[in-house]
Amino acid sequence: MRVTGNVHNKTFYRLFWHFSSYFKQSRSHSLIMESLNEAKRIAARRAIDEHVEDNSVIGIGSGSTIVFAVTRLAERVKSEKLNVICVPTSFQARQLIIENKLCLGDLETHPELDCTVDGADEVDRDLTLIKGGGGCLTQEKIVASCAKKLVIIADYTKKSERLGDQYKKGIPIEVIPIAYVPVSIKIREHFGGNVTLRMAKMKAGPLVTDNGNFILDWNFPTDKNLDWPSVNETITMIPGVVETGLFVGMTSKVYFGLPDGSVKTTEPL
Ligand SMILES: O=C[C@H](O)[C@H](O)[C@H](O)COP(=O)(O)O
Repeated sequence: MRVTGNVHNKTFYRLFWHFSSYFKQSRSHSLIMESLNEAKRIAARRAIDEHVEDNSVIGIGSGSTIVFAVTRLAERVKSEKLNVICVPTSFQARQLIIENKLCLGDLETHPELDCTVDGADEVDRDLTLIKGGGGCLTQEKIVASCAKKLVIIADYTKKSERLGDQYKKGIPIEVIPIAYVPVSIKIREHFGGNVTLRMAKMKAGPLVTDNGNFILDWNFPTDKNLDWPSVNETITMIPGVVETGLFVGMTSKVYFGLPDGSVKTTEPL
């Protein structure tokens, strides 16, 4: 009887320890998520308040941070009765614009935009960006290239000195499906590092972009001092490459939401 009691006690304490450490971990995970979401929200809000005015055409980026920007934009359009046309950079952005009852435009009717607001996976000291972590980069780059300003909104984890310091998943490159192997080989031979085909989640096989293409993630060598403008140009010239997630010399201003509730802005030198 005694032995059985001890066994039960031990099992009980083991289970108790297991569940309490699980709850502690999930509690700290949700605190981090809350802090990141709050940082995204305040950055998005400031950017929308400072860059959107009546009668403007705004490019709407993709990702999780842009959701906060669209929410704020919808609030302002409603309360201030603004006339704003929104040009999406992805299927997700299009849905956000429609769900928030904003006015949907496109590049055929509005080939010149006042501003594009978008997120980023990493922003280095020169305001060179890595984008495409969520599979959207080509339409983002096209829309940004048509805008007078590209305004980036991000939480504090996206800020880095050099690309690759924070974002470890590599540089996304959108490719025509039949070309993914030769493009991977050429990038590896030219620059080194590792290139992987991005696989879909909840679907067998590769991820397919909004444009019907594949994404390669290039984990570039971090021990070399890569010159991003020339890297971008070289990769873009490889037949089969549609676009890279490297945004060089395009950023007008970055809004970083910080953990203390403030927003730090950075502009090109
Ligand atoms: O493919 C996704 C886009 O480039 C996003 O703008 C980028 O990944 C940042 O997304 P998030 O705001 O979710 O960090």
